[in-house]
Amino acid sequence: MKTRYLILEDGSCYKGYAFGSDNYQVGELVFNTGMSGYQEVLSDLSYCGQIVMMTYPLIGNYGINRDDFESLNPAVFGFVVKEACEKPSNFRGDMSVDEFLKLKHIPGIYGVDTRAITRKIRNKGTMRAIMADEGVNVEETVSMLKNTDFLHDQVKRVSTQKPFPIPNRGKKVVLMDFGAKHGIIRELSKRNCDLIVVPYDTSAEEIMALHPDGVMLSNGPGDPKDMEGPIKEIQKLMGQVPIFGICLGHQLISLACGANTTKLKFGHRGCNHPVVNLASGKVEITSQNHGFAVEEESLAGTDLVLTHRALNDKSVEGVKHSKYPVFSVQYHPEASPGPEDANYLFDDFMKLMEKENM
Ligand SMILES: NC(=O)CC[C@H](N)C(=O)O
Repeated sequence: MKTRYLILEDGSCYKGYAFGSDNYQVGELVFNTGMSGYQEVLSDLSYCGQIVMMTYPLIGNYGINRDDFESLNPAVFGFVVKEACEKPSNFRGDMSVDEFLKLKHIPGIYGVDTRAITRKIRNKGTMRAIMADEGVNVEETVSMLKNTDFLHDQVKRVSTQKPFPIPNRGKKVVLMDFGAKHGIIRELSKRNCDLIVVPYDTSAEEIMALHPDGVMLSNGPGDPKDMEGPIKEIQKLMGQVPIFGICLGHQLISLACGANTTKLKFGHRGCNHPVVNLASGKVEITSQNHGFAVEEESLAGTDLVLTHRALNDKSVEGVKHSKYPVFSVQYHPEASPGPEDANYLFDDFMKLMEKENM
């Protein structure tokens, strides 16, 4: 067992053990409360630039399999767990989390008190952090962390470089890829959508030249305000074609309509976040992963109407446009991982495309 440290910008240093690679990078330390679904979390590209800490104490017991990836090349900067299972047991399991992290050059640390660190983040907010080997100069590392900015412009690292089709016989949907989860593609393909996945910086003209029935704006990493170019293109698309946005896509629609986004103290990351649908009054248990949110007060004076609200902190979870066929949610109707209560939103998108293209 090799000792490894996790150092936070507030000066705290936690001693644990090494697993995964030793490709240490400064990242924003965030926590995820999912009790399972670590493979989907590790491969969710929205975590680019972040070190993810799981609050559930045992991680890795069912290994890593070939079916549950949300991307082919994970972009997470590190993985922190209490106990890492060395010998997974599952009929689908191909390798252990340790082997997977090594393969993908992601550093991991286990044996630290993840619940104590989570309480610290809940009190003080998310922080920059880095892992290090024995003998590290903690003081120097802490001042380096304090002088390092949070990462920006992660989307260009994770978006596809070139457009590519995922053919089918149904509605033609252009998916703007800001770091799209495979779950979004799965849900649209399941509904026979003829998909064209395009890079994040594709222009509205290029998108309309593909004659889409609808445009899907994906999830993605980082601060939505980094995305000035795509926001302008979304403004041009609105009114021309039905649009559905998820997570970063929702934040971009909101910014495009003149609303504002702010950084949350410690974000929402997990599989059991209750959200109320304000039209039906029903509560959905949702999968979430976001560190920014749309400011409710900033919706006043825009064409956006609040449709969903988080029950834990009352933050904005969904909006729709009052004039155009445009709607979006902050959470993940594609689940993966998590409950599928909100899966109906993909059916709503299909109905919207049906109605608009009659
Ligand atoms: N999953 C996402 O799309 C995350 C959106 C954005 N990067 C945030 O953290 O709020």
